[in-house]
Amino acid sequence: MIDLPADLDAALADLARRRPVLVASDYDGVLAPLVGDPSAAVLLPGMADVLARLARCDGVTVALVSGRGMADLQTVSGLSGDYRWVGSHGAEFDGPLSDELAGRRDALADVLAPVVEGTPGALLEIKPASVAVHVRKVADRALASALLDQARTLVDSSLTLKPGKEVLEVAVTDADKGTALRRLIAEVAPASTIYLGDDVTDEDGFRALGPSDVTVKVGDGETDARHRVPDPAGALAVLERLADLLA
Ligand SMILES: O=P(O)(O)OC[C@H]1O[C@H](O[C@H]2O[C@H](CO)[C@@H](O)[C@H](O)[C@H]2O)[C@H](O)[C@@H](O)[C@@H]1O
Repeated sequence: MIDLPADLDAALADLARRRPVLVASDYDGVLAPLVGDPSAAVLLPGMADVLARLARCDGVTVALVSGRGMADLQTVSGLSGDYRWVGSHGAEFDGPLSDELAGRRDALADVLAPVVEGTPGALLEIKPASVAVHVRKVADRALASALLDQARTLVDSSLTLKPGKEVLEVAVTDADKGTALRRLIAEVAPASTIYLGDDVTDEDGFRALGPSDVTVKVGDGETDARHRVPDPAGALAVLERLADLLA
């Protein structure tokens, strides 16, 4: 059992006293450890159980807020049940995106595919509202960096660039996790909210929350979150503590 910092433990206890509670979390790097193959990023053992426990608590809504497409998120996580699903950094809130956006995304993929194919180990991920250039498995780090630079110069400046961990995503919408969380909060009307995230795109989510909410950065890096745990095992400890407090 991981001991949480005292200030984080106190913040969780305070949060649990104020229902309704919105428990929102990013997926990759928080609920699922980062791996080389995006389609192999499965939940940390224990995560499915704790998310189900939280979702069963009175006055608790659990939301999964991911950069992944919603259908991909549901498949890779293996989760089903009473969760709110937000995919594509918030662009997929109520269901699939329009065909017009898919056409723009396909045109973008056509531009990026040749340079990605020319870089050994690189991967082009086609998502509902974006295309992601992955370089985690590019052994030559100079080549990885050059590919990301080249991708930036190739794409239309009206598109939204979302740099992340060993990835550059180019999106055909300007959705972000901050807007997505504000929309969730407007719908769920929680008295308190917690958000856990690990990457640059989660900073919009942290900044969207108020001073009495709880924000938890998972891993290293600059952050506007008020609390930090080192890894997904730390995120699991946070969620388990919260589930105990809310049960
Ligand atoms: O918002 P998230 O749920 O954290 O999704 C962000 C991106 O996650 C995935 O990429 C990241 O995880 C991969 C699997 O561990 C890893 O190989 C990659 O380097 C990471 O950047 C996913 O593939 C992207 O579509 C998401 O946008």
